Amino acid sequence: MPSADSKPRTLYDKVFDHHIVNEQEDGTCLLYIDRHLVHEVTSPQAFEGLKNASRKVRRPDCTLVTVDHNIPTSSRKNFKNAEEFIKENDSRLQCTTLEENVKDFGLTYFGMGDKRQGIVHIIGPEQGFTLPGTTVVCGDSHTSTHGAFGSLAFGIGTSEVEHVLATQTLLTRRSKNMRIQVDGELPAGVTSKDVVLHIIGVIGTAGGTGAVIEFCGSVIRGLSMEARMSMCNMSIEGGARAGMIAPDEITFEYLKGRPLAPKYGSAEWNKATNFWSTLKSDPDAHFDENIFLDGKDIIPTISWGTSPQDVIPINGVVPSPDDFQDEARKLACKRALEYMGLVSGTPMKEIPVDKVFIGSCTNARIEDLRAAAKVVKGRKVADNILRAMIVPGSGLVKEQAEAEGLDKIFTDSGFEWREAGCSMCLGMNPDILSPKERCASTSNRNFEGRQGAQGRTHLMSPAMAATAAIVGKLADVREHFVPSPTLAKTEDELDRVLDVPADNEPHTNSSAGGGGKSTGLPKFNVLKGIAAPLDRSNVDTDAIIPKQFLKTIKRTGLGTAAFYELRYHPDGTENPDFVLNQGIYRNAKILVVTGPNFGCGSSREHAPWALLDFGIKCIIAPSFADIFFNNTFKNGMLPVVVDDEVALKKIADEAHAGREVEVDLDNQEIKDAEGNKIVSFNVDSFRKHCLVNGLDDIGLTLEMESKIRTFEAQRTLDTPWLDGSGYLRRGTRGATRIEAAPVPKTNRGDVKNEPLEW
Ligand SMILES: CC(C)[C@H](C(=O)O)[C@@H](O)C(=O)O
Ligand code: SF4
Repeated sequence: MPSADSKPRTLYDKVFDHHIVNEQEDGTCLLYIDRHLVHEVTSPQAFEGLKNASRKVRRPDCTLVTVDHNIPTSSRKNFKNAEEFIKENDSRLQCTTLEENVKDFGLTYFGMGDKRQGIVHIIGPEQGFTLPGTTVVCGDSHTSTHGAFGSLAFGIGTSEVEHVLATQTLLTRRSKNMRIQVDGELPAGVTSKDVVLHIIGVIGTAGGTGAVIEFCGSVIRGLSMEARMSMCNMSIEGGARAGMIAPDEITFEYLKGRPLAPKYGSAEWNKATNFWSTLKSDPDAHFDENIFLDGKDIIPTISWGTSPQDVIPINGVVPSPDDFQDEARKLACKRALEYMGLVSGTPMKEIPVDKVFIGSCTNARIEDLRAAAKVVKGRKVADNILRAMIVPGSGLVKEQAEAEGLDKIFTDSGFEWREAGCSMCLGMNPDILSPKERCASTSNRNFEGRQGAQGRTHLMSPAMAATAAIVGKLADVREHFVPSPTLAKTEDELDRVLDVPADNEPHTNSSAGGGGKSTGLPKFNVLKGIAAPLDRSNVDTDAIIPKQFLKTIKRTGLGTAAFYELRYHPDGTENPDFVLNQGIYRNAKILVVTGPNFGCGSSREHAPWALLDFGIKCIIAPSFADIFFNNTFKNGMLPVVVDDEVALKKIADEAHAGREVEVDLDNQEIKDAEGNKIVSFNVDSFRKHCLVNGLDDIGLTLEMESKIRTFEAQRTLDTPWLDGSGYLRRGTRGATRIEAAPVPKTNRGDVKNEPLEW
């Protein structure tokens, strides 16, 4: 829709503006959400909240549910139901709880017996559930993946999942616009994964904080949809709220024939593609930040350390702390080298690997598997490799790969061929690394303990991981299996190895019930107490609460697990060096973090829950990752940004000295124990209002019912293909038949009153 003043706008501005239900004076916007993906880990507490307040799911027709994180990836030949199949108690409970919720709320669910099941970020696009120009959310940070379609897609915490389920909207604020333009051409052997790893190396894991990145330039335009998804997927590792790519013919081509996309060739398809074609940044649109890169400067890139910004070209050597100017980075490098068991100066190509994992929402699509298969075909996994796994991103990817004979190529060369799921990307299921094992992985995070306690992860592209499996060491795909650029004869051949391009009545539950103001949260006015100092940068949510504690279906009881790997030795005894194990800090109410980007990584709301349960209600830091920052407010906690180095040092000094610190939200000041002001701080007025009055925002949003209804009526007129797509009741492979919500009318062609067969 054109803006009132027709000021040039970015792609992000356009999609954002198109979804505003209400805008407050302080910039807080109520945004309509078109697509909500749900998985087992971040939803149980949200459904519990709905039940407690007698609320319904407002738009079952815009909600799609699956299981992915916890499930085993072993053969499902004898699969009967999740109850019997999942052996681990907590994982089973989380999956069966989801199945109960799906039944209770009448949602569409792709369970383990359905070949459409897979990683949320793989199945959304695959089904055409993800469409250009939409807003897409999920209780999962890698929701950014869907931005490849020109949708505004971002991860949310569990409280926000509950908010979207109840209201189909989200309270949010505008982000900044950041443009990353990659021009020229990529050299042979370089894939979109290398491009995005390279970008994160350039901007850092906090580089995109507060911004939505638009990726553009000839290199991006030349990428396939799957390659674009790998890039947008990792925009979260660059700290951004979301990544976006303007839709084009490649996007439309991908969407043709997808079950939940408008029917190709229909009037609706034509209307949709006309609209989608308008989704691009205006020539003079303003970007707050611009990064320009040349494709020819990018070579196969891998990670060496414990942060996704710790990347290096494969022909480089392990860096040394002296390579960094900044003291915090020097320290982080030293610690990462110790953790990774690496010695500065060692050529990356001399580092032997123990395990290989080809999977995850970054790189488990059919093109990824084709690229890996091309490398391993006719070759054997090296003898030193203990385990090499291929985990397709969905049952449909698996089926397609099998139809192409890829499974056979992999198993012949010594790989395991698994069932779809998140698997060793985060190891919530049995697929984990043993301590000190080194893994060549196509996933997106290399945090400490990510793939298993003390496991060592190197991130890379599928072609590079496949090469590592064959060589037994980190290796350069170009030296082994791809003709060098000068010798390259057929572009086609390279393209195959690499991911180069090649009804008017929506089904709503608007009488959501249980409306009215909810005052469920304790009020936050003034907090005075011991502040624990934490001198670290880029503290990720995997460190605040490791994966094994995400299996709970409750919000409480996580205090003992906060900072688990840092607080306890492997034998379970306390680490006396960690601040929260020391004397008065055991009773800390405030955490003072001196390094930037606190709470980066995953969207797990378990991180603020764990801190709160420990007793910490306020975190002071120079900067925060966006999702963590939002999640704290939803729990009545206050994150305070203090980017003035002198003031932050003063607060940290008070903390180190064991003196109390006072956080006065009413006056927006931090004071010392005597009540002397150290510094003032900013906080959004709406958020402050909710904190000081103990308001939970679902109740507030439900008061906007008539605005939401008006928005929905207009959406039905403008973009009818977003209402009630044809979900069908069905189960395959003898699965428990979870009944999908019947949709009253389909929105495609002239088929009325019954869902399409798909
Ligand atoms: C479990 C979920 C909250 C988490 C995320 O948000 O990213 C997970 O997918 C991850 O990759 O760590
Ligand atoms: S990043 Fe890993 S754990 Fe998270 S959704 Fe993707 S595959 Fe699953």
